[in-house]
Amino acid sequence: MSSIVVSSPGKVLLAGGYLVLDPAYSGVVVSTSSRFYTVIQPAGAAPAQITVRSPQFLDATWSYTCNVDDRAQPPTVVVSQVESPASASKNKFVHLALQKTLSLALEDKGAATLSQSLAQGLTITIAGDNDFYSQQDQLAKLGLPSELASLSKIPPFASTGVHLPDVSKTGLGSSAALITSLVTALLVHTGVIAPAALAGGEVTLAHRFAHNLAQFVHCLAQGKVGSGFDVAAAVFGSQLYTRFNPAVIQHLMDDTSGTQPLLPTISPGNAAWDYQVKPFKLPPHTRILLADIHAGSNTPLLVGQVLKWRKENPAEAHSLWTSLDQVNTSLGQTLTRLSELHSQNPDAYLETVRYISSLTSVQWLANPNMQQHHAHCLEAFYEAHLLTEQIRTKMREMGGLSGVEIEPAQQTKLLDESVALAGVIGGGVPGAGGFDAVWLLVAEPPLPIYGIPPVQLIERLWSEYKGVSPLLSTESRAQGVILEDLDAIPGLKDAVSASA
Ligand SMILES: Nc1ncnc2c1ncn2[C@@H]1O[C@H](COP(=O)(O)OP(=O)(O)OP(=O)(O)O)[C@@H](O)[C@H]1O
Ligand SMILES: C[C@@](O)(CCOP(=O)(O)O)CC(=O)O
Repeated sequence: MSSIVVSSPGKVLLAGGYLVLDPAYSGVVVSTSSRFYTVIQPAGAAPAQITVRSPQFLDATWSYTCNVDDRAQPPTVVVSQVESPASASKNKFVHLALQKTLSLALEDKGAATLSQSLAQGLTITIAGDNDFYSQQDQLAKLGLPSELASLSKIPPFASTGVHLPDVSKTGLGSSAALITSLVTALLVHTGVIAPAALAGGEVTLAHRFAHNLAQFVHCLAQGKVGSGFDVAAAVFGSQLYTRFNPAVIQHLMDDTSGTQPLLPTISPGNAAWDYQVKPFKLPPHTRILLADIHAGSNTPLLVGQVLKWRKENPAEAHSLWTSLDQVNTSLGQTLTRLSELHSQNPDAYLETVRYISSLTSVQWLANPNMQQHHAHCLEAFYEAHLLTEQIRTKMREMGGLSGVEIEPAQQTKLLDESVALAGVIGGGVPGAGGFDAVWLLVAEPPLPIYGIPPVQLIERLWSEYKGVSPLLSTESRAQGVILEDLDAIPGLKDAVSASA
């Protein structure tokens, strides 16, 4: 049997941080070209033995046995870690993904089919694109400047040289992308979902199945039910996301013995999953550019403080949440309108992107001789700029009121200077904000353009900041979770054999 390879993208929450925790509000979510890959191969070893390896980390091999008991009523499967060596590290996220996915497969397919799919044992390799982890130490060691070209010189799936808990993450949602690719690959391997359902580029029931399971496993591993936008991005790609009601999985979260059936809850036919995923993508000839700040924030701490303030100041919070939601929603609409303007008149749209790429946003509307079809595009780009600035102002207000550094002063300076460069449409702090990252939306027309490409201007500016480095990620073209071909992903085969 050949390998099963499934990948899932990371995420950036452009707008909707904190609000998206409440089903009354939605978030603008971009999925990234940086992905997590899960490769499942028959181990040719003892039945029901599963070895999971994460070759980018030290001591990151976890061995499990799966005990399928078909005489129990109902039949059960118990995944236990093999404690050898005694010092073996644990990985709660991986262990729960195996346990819950195999339990679901048992309910759906029966004990005989599950045992058959585990008959040769499995070797599972997990690999994340380099962007998920800060590469700044690696660049320093190689004596390379913090630029996109330098990052391209680091081999794919580079070793981090550290243990998993010690890695410096970039906030792209490693655990959500990992869980989504792992549970989906296992659902394919056990026959719960058909591989073809993930290969056609269309959203299918299989996606909803994978989403519901990944969402539940991720919540269980994190010990809490967040908004779930990260898992939704990993499954469906870029979107306007409205959260699900946590009540749908509460009984499973409370089931410490793990005896409750999963299928009735996880099934894609369960209407209690009320999340909404509306189509969204960034406008053509623009790109997202992310900065790794190499410091990091404790998101649960920030969330706890903001929600505490909201609870204690309901009237003030309601008015801030309402006005912030208006600008967040407008940003999603304006970016969507730009894509529509491109469809209506691709030439005029492209000329406009070329034009704005050489000017700063304050200059965009200064030309009195602008033709009308250009003016429509220009106004929409300028509106996107204004909206991102309004969102920043309101997020700083939220931070000031709740005593949380949502857009810390350092990021304000960095963003103000970045947004003032030619060709930069807007920017902000993604998600919960803090010291994780910043994002920019940048004009990126095909060459030739007048002047220096905006991305290069930004790289020059960022190189003056210590600890600030661009990430390679752009928006994922392939949307969400997909079936891959092992040979088509540069470096993945080597990562798999390096771990064998
Ligand atoms: N490459 C990997 N291999 C195996 N497990 C991983 C890997 N990357 C992450 N994990 C799992 O995910 C956990 C980290 O989850 P956590 O929720 O802290 O990160 P996160 O919030 O998703 O990070 P970020 O958004 O910054 O990428 C790790 O403890 C580990 O269990
Ligand atoms: C604050 C919050 O709304 C967003 C957190 O986003 P991020 O992990 O900082 O990208 C929390 C959540 O949605 O679960």
